[in-house]
Amino acid sequence: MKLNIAVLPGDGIGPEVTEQAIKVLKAIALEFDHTFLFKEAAVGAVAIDKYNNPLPDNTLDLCKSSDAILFGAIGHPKYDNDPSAKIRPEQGLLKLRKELGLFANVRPVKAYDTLLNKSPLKKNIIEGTDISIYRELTGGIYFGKKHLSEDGNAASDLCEYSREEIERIAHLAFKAAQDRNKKVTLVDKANVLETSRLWRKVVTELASQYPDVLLDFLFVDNAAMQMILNPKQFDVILTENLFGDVISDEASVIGGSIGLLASASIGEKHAMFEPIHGSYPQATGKGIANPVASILSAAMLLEHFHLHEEADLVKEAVDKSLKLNVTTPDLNTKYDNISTSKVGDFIADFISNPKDSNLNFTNIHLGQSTII
Ligand SMILES: NC(=O)C1=CN([C@@H]2O[C@H](COP(=O)(O)OP(=O)(O)OC[C@H]3O[C@@H](n4cnc5c(N)ncnc54)[C@H](O)[C@@H]3O)[C@@H](O)[C@H]2O)C=CC1
Ligand SMILES: CC(C)CC(=O)C(=O)O
Ligand SMILES: [Mg+2]
Repeated sequence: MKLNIAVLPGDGIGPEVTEQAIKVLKAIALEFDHTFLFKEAAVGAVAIDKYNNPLPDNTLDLCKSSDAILFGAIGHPKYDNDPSAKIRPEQGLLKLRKELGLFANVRPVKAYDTLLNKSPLKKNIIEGTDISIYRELTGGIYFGKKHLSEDGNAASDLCEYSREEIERIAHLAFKAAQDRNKKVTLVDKANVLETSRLWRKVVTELASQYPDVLLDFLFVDNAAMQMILNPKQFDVILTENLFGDVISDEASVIGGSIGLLASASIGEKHAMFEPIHGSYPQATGKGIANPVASILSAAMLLEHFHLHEEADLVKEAVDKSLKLNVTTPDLNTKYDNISTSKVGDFIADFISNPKDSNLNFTNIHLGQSTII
């Protein structure tokens, strides 16, 4: 298969982790005889520095003309610490999602058997957790009208949703549940918010088209608690933009690190693949950022194009790396010298030589006689 992939590394650790995902996709292309062509463009703070625009036209054009987009992360402390900045890196990402119509953000969350002791949560609580979060991505409070009073002492953000915006992602969530454990939990705040009451009404109506799927409801405050108390109760979580953003970072604690959580942002015409984490500025250039979220986002890209064998091999390589402790410091209490790029090398090499012994990989890439 031939794929044109737009690469938007962005800020902070974005370029480091995206480099590893590309390494892995190149290994897949070689192994399975695909042609993946990568073209890079600026987004976020680096694009503001260069073009005074967090999403320059040439970046948007490249994304529109590509088959898929691999996105790193955006964000820089100089904007985080300056509430008065009018041009901000995050505007680049939000505009990209809106312009490309990427209305569904799918965020898988699972507890890896080999990492059960890395989570601060108890093993018996998280073991077997397998959740798919369907977060609405182009509506809600992130996109509503914003207002700051002239004296700067009052502000508002409008939260709006239409039936159509709710229906299109709800269909995807129900269909996903049909292929999984047949349960959708709608997370909202319908006891307070009019938009949430619309979500409940529309999703309840739609549920009759999916009689094999159980529809459940949780208020978001309770859902945040349930995520920690009993995450195994969840199968597919369907929710609006803001709640999905918050609850998925919380859910990353189950896996042991947010550096593991991948996502696919899907629209009618376009698809973008992005880790759920941000630009983690404190880690920039240190080689400590976990690249697995980016690598698993690349696996979701492969799945999007029905390259399931290829995606499974990436996931197998990731599992192997976690099992052998070939991980960055966020998950590694055993070895302190395993960098972002060493993890990428290991996973790419596993893809090229899946039958080689573990020892060979570790010898080559960790420079140690044995780590097993
Ligand atoms: N999709 C995006 O591009 C996102 C961008 N942001 C932006 O990123 C900047 C930093 O935001 P934060 O709230 O600090 O969120 P963040 O996700 O960048 O980092 C939060 C914490 O998560 C951990 N972490 C994140 N990525 C990791 C990785 N790959 N490996 C290991 N640990 C990792 C670190 O402990 C870090 O302190 C801000 O400018 C924010 O606006 C935040 C979230 C998403
Ligand atoms: C700019 C933010 C909306 C990014 C974010 O936190 C996310 O998409 O998870
Ligand atoms: Mg977020």
